Amino acid sequence: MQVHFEDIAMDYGDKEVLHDLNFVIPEHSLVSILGPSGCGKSTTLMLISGLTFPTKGKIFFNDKEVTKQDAVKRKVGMVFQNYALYPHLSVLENIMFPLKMAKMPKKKRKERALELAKLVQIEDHIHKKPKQLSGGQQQRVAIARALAKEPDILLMDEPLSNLDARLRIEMREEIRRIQQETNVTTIFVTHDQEEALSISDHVMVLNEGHIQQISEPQKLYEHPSNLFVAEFLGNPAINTFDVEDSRINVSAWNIPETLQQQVKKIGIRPENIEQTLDPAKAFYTGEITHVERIGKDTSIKLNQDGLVVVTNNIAGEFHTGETLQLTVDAKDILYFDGVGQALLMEEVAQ
Ligand SMILES: Nc1ncnc2c1ncn2[C@@H]1O[C@H](COP(=O)(O)OP(=O)(O)OP(=O)(O)O)[C@@H](O)[C@H]1O
Repeated sequence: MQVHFEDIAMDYGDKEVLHDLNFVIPEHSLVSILGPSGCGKSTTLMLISGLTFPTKGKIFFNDKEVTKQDAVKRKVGMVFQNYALYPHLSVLENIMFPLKMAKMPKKKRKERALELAKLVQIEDHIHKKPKQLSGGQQQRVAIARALAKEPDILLMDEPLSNLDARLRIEMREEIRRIQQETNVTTIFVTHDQEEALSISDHVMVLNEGHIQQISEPQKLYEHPSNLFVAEFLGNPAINTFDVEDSRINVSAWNIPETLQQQVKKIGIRPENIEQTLDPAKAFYTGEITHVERIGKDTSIKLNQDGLVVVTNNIAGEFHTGETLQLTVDAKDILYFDGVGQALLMEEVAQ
């Protein structure tokens, strides 16, 4: 089922928290809504579910307007961070519960629940109670229950937040697998960029109730449409520079002539910054203040009169106090105007 928002706004009291949202989530896709705390992710999901209604605008499922339609009529399944399983029911009974409410005959609902238990790989635990399961297993049950009534849309609100780091990775791969096997249109809310980038067909970045960008994960990372997206994605964070900063050798950047008037800020990801021995090629010279080694990755932080740069693309033994000259390939530079909008991404990308 395709989901389409047309000029949606949402107020809580006299505060507008979503502003003019326009987007289309294609049928059968997995789309993440990503953004910092309070940006409006859960509210967007609630509007899709029909548990709340917008102040303005229209919502369509395929061509059908559902703006005012009640949640129970929408054929939407939901999975939350806290699993929300019934503690006194077994795994199988939890999965069967929505089918019981829908008055499906007992034999049929058991068959369907067993099928789902298999899909989410919980079939060895169907007689256990939720508290006898790990967090990841409980979330599998919650997903199976949400899928029981064959929803047109599956909504997931931070479903992995309560799991430890390793289990989060395992479960996000599972969510992707289950989504691909069922083909159900899935909308996944997270504030974790790695999670969003790793499992989604498309990512929608929200900030303060405004859509910043909707695109494929790699495009979002490589061609952010503005400084917010550039800075929100990436770890370590992107380095940003003011083109008028006197601590920078701007001539080393070779800013294309067509952009020179408009460019106010430059963004360079840490992995694109290398060492150079040629002063003409160096846009920055700084003293190493910090060398961090995590497994195979080395991240180096430098400082020049308060201008800090981070790079993780320099091989060799380095120590604090040493001076390095840094360079970047022109193709890896991101250009932004005075209000932080990306400039001529397509041309620059070539
Ligand atoms: N029921 C409510 N009444 C009043 N304000 C609300 C209500 N629910 C959310 N808000 C406000 O609306 C804004 C968006 O909230 P929302 O929960 O959608 O954000 P979020 O991106 O999901 O945040 P988080 O990641 O912290 O869950 C926030 O400023 C929040 O304080």
